[in-house]
Amino acid sequence: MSSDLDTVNSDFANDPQGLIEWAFRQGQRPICTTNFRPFEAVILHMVTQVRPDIPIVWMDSGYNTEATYQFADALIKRLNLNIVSFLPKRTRAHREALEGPMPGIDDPRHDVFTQEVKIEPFERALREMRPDVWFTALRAEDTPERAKMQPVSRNEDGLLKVAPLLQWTAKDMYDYLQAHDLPNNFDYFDPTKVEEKRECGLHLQH
Ligand SMILES: Nc1ncnc2c1ncn2[C@@H]1O[C@H](COP(=O)(O)OS(=O)(=O)O)[C@@H](OP(=O)(O)O)[C@H]1O
Repeated sequence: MSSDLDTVNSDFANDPQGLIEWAFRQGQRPICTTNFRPFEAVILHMVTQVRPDIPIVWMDSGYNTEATYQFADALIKRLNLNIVSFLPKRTRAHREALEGPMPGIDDPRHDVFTQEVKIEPFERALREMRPDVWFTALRAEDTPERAKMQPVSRNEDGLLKVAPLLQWTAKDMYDYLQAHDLPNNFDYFDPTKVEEKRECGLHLQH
């Protein structure tokens, strides 16, 4: 990592809002991705406070819980999100009619499933939107891999990846939601991960 980013990472280690403002100045086509998992209202509120019309990219796999769809709908309205959805090329009904219910993580077909419902839509989003700054709500607490990350990094394509909440705990997130009267969603299920601490490759590959 360049020494410039090292400086940014140390300057903004505990200043998510400052980091967000800095990151917006680094590009012309920022995006924020969300899957509407628990605590996502925090990053969505923070980035839209600075840039209300930032595109919010959602790969809707078709396999979200009812509660997640309701939470997404409520948050999109509440924050007036500029949501840009990317759907798999086949509907869930089409896929299941031919191949049955989603494969479990030990099933050899699971990788193909993940590619179809999450990775391909994300790669399409990258091609169509050509972002130069990418905000996520990744946190060090999520997985051992994330515990080793820095808040800002640049991938090999030059995309600036920004995780302003990397050092925040669940309590920090909860307190922010309370302070801003924002909703939360714990009835969340990611069919490509199933297990909470699993990485399915989206952010590691990009
Ligand atoms: N379905 C969908 N739609 C839009 N954006 C999504 C989606 N899945 C993942 N993401 C974004 O990628 C970040 C990492 O997600 P995951 O932990 O699910 O994936 S992975 O393990 O890295 O593959 C994830 O980070 P968070 O913002 O912390 O949730 C999102 O920003």
